[in-house]
Amino acid sequence: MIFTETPLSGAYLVALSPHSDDRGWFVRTYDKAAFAQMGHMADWVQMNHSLTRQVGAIRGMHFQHPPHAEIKLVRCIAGKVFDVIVDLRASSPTFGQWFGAELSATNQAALYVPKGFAHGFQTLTSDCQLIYCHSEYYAPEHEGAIRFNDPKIGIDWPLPVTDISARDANHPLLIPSFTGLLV
Ligand SMILES: Cc1cn([C@H]2C[C@H](O)[C@@H](COP(=O)(O)OP(=O)(O)O[C@H]3O[C@@H](C)C(=O)[C@@H](O)[C@H]3O)O2)c(=O)[nH]c1=O
Repeated sequence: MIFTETPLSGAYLVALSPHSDDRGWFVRTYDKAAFAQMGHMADWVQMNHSLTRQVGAIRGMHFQHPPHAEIKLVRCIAGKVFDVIVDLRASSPTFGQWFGAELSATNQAALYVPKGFAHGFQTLTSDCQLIYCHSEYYAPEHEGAIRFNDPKIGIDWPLPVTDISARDANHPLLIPSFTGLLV
């Protein structure tokens, strides 16, 4: 398990180390001790799994407000996605910046998303499945989101958008009075 910090501090790409043999492979996807060395102490309290059918579909950019701000560990187990995070931490020198990486069933990479980040993705193949570990329970009354195409953030999505929920298409743009999440 190799942790590579992204340009947004505290967010890591996690490379796994599969053991391959004639039958296929075996891979450890979570290791409490290894994650603790990277600084992760929380427990995962919820796991979610999604399927997105169309190439070019976008889900995001989602987060939970404090006191339900959450850490996520995201992995793609079918297909390939461009996974994106946006730093919304009030005290962060990279507030408002985004980072994206390909996660796929083939590269087996995971993205560790700290509290205070919005998260979303675009499918690069059909029938993408993502698995999430969450450090907080789903708290719909604390759901927050920002618009995937907010010009202030300027995420460079690789494909034209082919599918998006009405809710995700209409999330608010960042307004000047929003100075970030206190996480
Ligand atoms: C996120 C979530 C949704 N739901 C419900 C609400 C709704 O009826 C249905 C679908 O929800 P959504 O449209 O929000 O699903 P989706 O757009 O896939 O939401 C996910 O998007 C990605 C980008 C993330 O980062 C995830 O944490 C999560 O927010 O599932 C739960 O019951 N529990 C949950 O934890």
